[in-house]
Amino acid sequence: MDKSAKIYVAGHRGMVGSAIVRKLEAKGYSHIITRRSSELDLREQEAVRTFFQEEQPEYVFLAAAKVGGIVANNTYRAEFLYENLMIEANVIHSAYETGVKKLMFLGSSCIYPKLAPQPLKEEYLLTGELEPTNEPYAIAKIAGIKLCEAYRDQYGCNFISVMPTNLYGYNDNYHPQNSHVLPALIRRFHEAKESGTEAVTIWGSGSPMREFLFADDLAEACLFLMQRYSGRELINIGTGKDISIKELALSVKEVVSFEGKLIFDTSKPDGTPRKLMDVSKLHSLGWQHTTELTEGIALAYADFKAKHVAV
Ligand SMILES: NC(=O)C1=CN([C@@H]2O[C@H](COP(=O)(O)OP(=O)(O)OC[C@H]3O[C@@H](n4cnc5c(N)ncnc54)[C@H](OP(=O)(O)O)[C@@H]3O)[C@@H](O)[C@H]2O)C=CC1
Ligand SMILES: C[C@H]1O[C@H](OP(=O)(O)OP(=O)(O)OC[C@H]2O[C@@H](n3cnc4c(=O)[nH]c(N)nc43)[C@H](O)[C@@H]2O)[C@@H](O)[C@@H](O)C1=O
Repeated sequence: MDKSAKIYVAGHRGMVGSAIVRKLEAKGYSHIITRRSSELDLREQEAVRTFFQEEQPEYVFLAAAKVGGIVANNTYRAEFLYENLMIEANVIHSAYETGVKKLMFLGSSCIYPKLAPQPLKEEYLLTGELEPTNEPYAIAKIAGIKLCEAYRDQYGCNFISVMPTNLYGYNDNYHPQNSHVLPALIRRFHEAKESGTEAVTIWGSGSPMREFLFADDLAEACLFLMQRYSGRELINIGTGKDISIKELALSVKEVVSFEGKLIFDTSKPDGTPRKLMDVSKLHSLGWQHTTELTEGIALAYADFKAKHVAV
């Protein structure tokens, strides 16, 4: 990928897409093309085909998707399946038709079986039943992996798949119900501190284990792999370290300086008990994360305050 290559970042206004654009710009890539969903709805086959034929991108980062936390995944099950299948099928097929040199598809750690051995190795894909709360999303993401493999096998396309662990960072979604746990807790602890509320509610038992990667680190890994990896097999992207949701809540509480108590609402789902990525493949290629969790939470909280808190 040379510095003047034409690179399409799908989903450039999202947390991950915006981090990829920042990283590309910082490294001197000068020909990045983007479209908002209001300009190009990736669910629309003809619109996607026309866009690829007119623009002829050479490289594609596919970071556009219907995304959300455990409750959003479990509530909007049809949308998570339908929209993600349409986006992936349209973009990957058009990339094939227009001869894109290389495409990176972003999946998720939820593609692995709910009770797979830990840490999750890439070869555990399709070896057991999925976590029910996000099965539709996971099935769509597995279809994306299989599209990349199939277009590679049949047509020789250089389409690669990466599986990020749970992410957080700048431009995250802070919706009270639909977001992921880390932004949800930043917002809830902040609002409780501001309003003088005595306790903050954490969904579930607090015992599930999760791994968290700062989105700017993920973006760096994506560029690294785009430049150096062209294999058929998927690659996990994570830190290789996890913590319980209770421990995460205590870390967010400390960063936000909330003094009150925690309450666990066990009527809310826990989801998968643990999903720690095996990152040995990524490490052996020469990439490791740099932002540790406490530092990353502080950066995300500063971004949240700058963008979401009324002035
Ligand atoms: N967040 C996380 O914890 C994780 C995310 N991932 C993956 O990373 C990728 C990016 O996620 P993230 O940045 O968090 O998500 P965001 O919700 O922040 O961003 C998603 C982007 O997708 C775009 N998009 C959604 N639907 C359409 C559509 N129909 N047409 C065109 N664009 C569309 C949106 O564009 P617009 O703003 O213009 O509407 C939005 O900017 C996804 O593939 C996700 O599955 C993987 C693991 C964990
Ligand atoms: C990235 C990943 O994201 C989703 O899976 P998940 O890992 O379960 O993600 P989550 O961040 O929503 O929850 C993590 C844990 O945290 C607990 N939890 C506590 N309190 C809040 C809370 O306030 N909000 C949320 N969302 N969770 C909370 C929650 O009960 C759960 O035990 C997938 O659907 C799928 O889309 C996917 O790939």
